[in-house]
Amino acid sequence: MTRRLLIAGNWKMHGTSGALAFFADPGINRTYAGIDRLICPPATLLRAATEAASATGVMIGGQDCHAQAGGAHTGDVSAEMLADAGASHVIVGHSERRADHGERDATVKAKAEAALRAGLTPIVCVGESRADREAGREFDVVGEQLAGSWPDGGTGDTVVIAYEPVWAIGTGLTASIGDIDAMHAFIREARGGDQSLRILYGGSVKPANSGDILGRPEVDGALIGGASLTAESFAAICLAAAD
Ligand SMILES: O=C[C@H](O)COP(=O)(O)O
Repeated sequence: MTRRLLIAGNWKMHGTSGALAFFADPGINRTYAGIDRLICPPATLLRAATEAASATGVMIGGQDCHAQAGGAHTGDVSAEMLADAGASHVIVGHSERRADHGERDATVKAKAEAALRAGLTPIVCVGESRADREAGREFDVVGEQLAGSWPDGGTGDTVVIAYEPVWAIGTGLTASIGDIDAMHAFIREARGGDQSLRILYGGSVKPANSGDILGRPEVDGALIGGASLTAESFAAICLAAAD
């Protein structure tokens, strides 16, 4: 099996229509050997981003979805709606949603199952807090999140895991290479050693550190926040990771 890395950008709550200039940049309009690319813009930009990205090879994803296909859920977006707008993936269980919206593992699991039903690939986020790590509970916490959030019927070919230590998100701090190796190996083992499962690392990935992180055999890509907002830094990360 040839391993292809997934370099995914999560724009979070950043970007209005001017942000679509990202897809006209020369660094985005080229291929990178061994790399699949994904951008998850705000929901307001999804369809326009799908169109703007159509000639670039960059896939488009959502940042969250509701567990149900439709209904009286003001402000929410279903996985079917994301798929209809051109999305191929959706992030579920990001720590910012777990923190800001009180999402628990059962909800994340239901969202991931909704994504699968809609034909989307869920990117299921797991990761420990600083307090968890300082208490030596990181494997317990991530193991519990993984078991509780994994969708029924999901396989290594249809689900992506993103390991994002909460204390590394947007802080400029990254987990050490040894800690990343250990947690990714732990996650893979928990999934029965499935080599088809992509396990992304997220948390202050930048052009300067991406070569080291993405060169690790257990790291199958990255989920990138701040450094995905400009075409230059996103392209630099893709270049650092390319074969
Ligand atoms: O979804 C992306 C992660 O939260 C990482 O964000 P960051 O690269 O800004 O630390």
